[in-house]
Amino acid sequence: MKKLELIPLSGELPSPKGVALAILELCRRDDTTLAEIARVVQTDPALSSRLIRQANSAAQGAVRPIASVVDAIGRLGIGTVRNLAMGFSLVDQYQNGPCAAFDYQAFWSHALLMALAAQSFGAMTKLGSSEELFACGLLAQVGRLSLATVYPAAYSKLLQDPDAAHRLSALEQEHLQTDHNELSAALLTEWGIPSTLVGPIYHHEHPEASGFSPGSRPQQLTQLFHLAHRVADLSLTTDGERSHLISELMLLGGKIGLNADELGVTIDELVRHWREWGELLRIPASSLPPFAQMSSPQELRPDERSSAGALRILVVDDDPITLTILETVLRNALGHMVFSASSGEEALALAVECQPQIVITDWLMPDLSGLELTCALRATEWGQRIYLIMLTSLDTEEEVSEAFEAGIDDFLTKPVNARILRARLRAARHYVQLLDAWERDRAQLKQFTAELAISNRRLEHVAMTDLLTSLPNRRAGMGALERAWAASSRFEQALSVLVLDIDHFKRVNDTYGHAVGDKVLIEVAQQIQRVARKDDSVCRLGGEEFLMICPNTDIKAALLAAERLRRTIEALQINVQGTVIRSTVSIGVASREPRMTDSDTLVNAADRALYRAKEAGRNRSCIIVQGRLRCLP
Ligand SMILES: Nc1nc2c(ncn2[C@@H]2O[C@H](COP(=O)(O)OP(=O)(O)OP(=O)(O)O)[C@@H](O)[C@H]2O)c(=O)[nH]1
Repeated sequence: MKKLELIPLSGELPSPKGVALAILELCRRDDTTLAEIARVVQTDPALSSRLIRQANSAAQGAVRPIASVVDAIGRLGIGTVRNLAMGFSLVDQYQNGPCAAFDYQAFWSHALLMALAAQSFGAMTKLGSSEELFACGLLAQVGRLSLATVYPAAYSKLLQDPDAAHRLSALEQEHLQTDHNELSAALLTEWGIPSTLVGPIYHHEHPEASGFSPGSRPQQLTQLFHLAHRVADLSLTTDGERSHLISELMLLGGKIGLNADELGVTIDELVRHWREWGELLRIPASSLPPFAQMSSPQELRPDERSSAGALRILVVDDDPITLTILETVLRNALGHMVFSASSGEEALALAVECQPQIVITDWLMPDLSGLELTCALRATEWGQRIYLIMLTSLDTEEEVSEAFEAGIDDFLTKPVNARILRARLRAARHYVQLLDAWERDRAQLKQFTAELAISNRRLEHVAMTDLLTSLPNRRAGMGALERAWAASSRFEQALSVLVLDIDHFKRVNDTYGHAVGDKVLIEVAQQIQRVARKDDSVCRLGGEEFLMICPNTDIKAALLAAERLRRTIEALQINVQGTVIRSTVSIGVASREPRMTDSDTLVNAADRALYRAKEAGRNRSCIIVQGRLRCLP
């Protein structure tokens, strides 16, 4: 890593301004106090609120939320406040710029997601202070912004080179005599970030070339930044490009001890925080689909689906000869659809795409071994359905049992014997067929259950509904009355019922015909429904008779309700083909009394009152209380 003064640069580098610069200067002094820093921070409300937010997210689970700048600085520490202030200052200043091919917004969007990922992985692995890792993640690629600032035209041209995506650092060195990682590291050092973090940041794009000893803290931090960077790359990918990256993330996650499920939960949460922070910093944060969706295998096109009888088999071996033998036997001799991969990593990416039913994998391979591939596949829901055969020259009892424990279904010793391979495939085919049949049955059963539930609901509705008026029928009404009776007993509340009967309805039928009679019934039913309160239940008892159940209603209120109802029906004008028909109703009202034994006695009392209302001349509401008749009007 070079020092900044040794890097040849012909323009001005990005640098923090205003309050951030003042904080940087203050931090260079040994005697700076927290109170002094707080005073400077408080002059910038946006920075204050961002630091408070960051302190609160760092203090997750703490009893008391942090609300003041002083507390936030106390929680974060002066060094982290300085780094965050610098990061936020750069974000605000460099939202756009003169380098045409450099997408400033996408750059910050990526940096923000990387910052959040580094923070979150830091908290999980305890490899460093998560807030410090946030700031480092935000600035890890600041060298790229620097090159876009110092050499806008040349860098723009360089970014358009077709090779830029694969060998950006090399191109930068060729044309600009430095590269973005070198510049990032030099700037971060200049800004006071400790070398224990700068080293891993410098190497994070190519952790394998870091030279850090395996398992050491710098090496683990390099892996952490690498994973955070690749997670942030999700922000740059399109739907179609994601499957490779997702499988790579599953592998990288495994290296810091995260299985696929934990990684998924973490990434979903990161994306949520990313959007929230994006709003705060005015940085675009696209909406990525949930991890479960990104990691599930894509639908195969019809031409990719296996023809009848043929199986989709993925073969994995770093030895090209074994790979060719397997391909030849499986594809040419047995007619299967074969996908091949020469490494475990490639296999994992291919498996996401091609959904193999069977995977035949070598055990010993560089990078990702057959065992690791097995574990990675078994960690996913779809990978659990794959029939896995391990190819191995290791066949001691111990090794074989280790492989079975990792999740293989069968193993084959190398060199592969074509006859044995065929025999083993018969067992695999049997398993795949059983699984297919089981999945088909399960899908059918699911559909059948859903259809049954729908038709049951429909039947229930039909059985409980009066087809003419769409009101609940007598059966449903009696059920509702039972429930209302039980509730009134339980809560010792009043309960009243109204039995309504259309007056001289026979005449309507006789005069205008049955169809018109039906129309009158429908309109009267709708009117009753409209007048009823929310808690009342209305049903058609049959013919031209209706029941209204009024919970928590005493006799006085019930009689008033009956009168209101009677009057609105009296005023109702039913228009049938130009003729206006008017109807009236007689209503019998009864309320629950202590001597009543059940809901039938209540309805019978209302029936008797109705009979008396008819007798008394119709179009009126009557009650019988303690043997005495009272009618309105
Ligand atoms: N249109 C039609 N008429 C029905 C329906 N259900 C019952 N009815 C008729 O309703 C009439 C009821 O007549 P009655 O029981 O004599 O009573 P009313 O004419 O209303 O006389 P009061 O009740 O004494 O005022 C009968 O003619 C039944 O045929 C139906 O669904 N549609």
